[in-house]
Amino acid sequence: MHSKEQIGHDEYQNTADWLMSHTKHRPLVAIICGSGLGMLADTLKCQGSFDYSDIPGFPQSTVQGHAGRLVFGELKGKSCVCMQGRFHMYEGHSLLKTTFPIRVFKLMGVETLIVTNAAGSLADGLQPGDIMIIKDHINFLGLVGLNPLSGPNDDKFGPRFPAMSGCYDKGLRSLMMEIAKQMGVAGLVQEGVYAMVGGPNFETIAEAKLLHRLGVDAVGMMY
Ligand SMILES: O=P(O)(O)O[C@@H]1C[C@H](O)[C@@H](CO)O1
Ligand code: HPA
Repeated sequence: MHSKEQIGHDEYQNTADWLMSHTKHRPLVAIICGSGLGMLADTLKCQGSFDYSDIPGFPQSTVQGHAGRLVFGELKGKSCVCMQGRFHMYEGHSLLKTTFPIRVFKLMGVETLIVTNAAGSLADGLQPGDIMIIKDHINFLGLVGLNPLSGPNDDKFGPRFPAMSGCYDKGLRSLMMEIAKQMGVAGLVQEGVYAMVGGPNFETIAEAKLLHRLGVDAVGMMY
């Protein structure tokens, strides 16, 4: 992140206002579709979508396979907004830009954020294709001071020193496990600790061993 970069409250608000004036949807849930999950957005009912390039203030997605579209619609009767493609730091985006949509969603009334991503498994029991529910994380970028919350704090979005214990809602995690059981896929789903690294290179063997020893179950480039 460039330490002098700042995004004012007005810029988030302008984007939120633009979206709310172009869609009737008022989502309470936002879903970030990681690599391979973009098709989830295609299943929304009563869809309305916007290319990122048409949304004022929105960064552009440059990753192959990430459509770069914001899709509004209903999923099981709930109003949702899906990001078909996220922004990564390795694309050259600052962390402020990478996380820009999250504050926009908050201003639109979103209360629940579901993040999904492709990640590399370090846990013995996690096979390719399995699903890991994040129960906690190690933010390696944050630990060295690379954090989108750096810079002047905007109290309207939250406190200067936000607590991070319990940031992955226990009720939602239990619900996911319950649904996996109902669907008969509980054997493919488990909870674990996610570590965020900058990418774009994958880890060396030594780095993967280190992360494993630190208690990391999956590693990815998603902030
Ligand atoms: O959007 P996600 O975080 O799922 O994408 C991950 C990170 C890289 O873009 C890619 C590496 O395999 O997958
Ligand atoms: N490491 C980091 N990011 C990833 C990986 C990985 O092994 N697999 C998919 N995204």
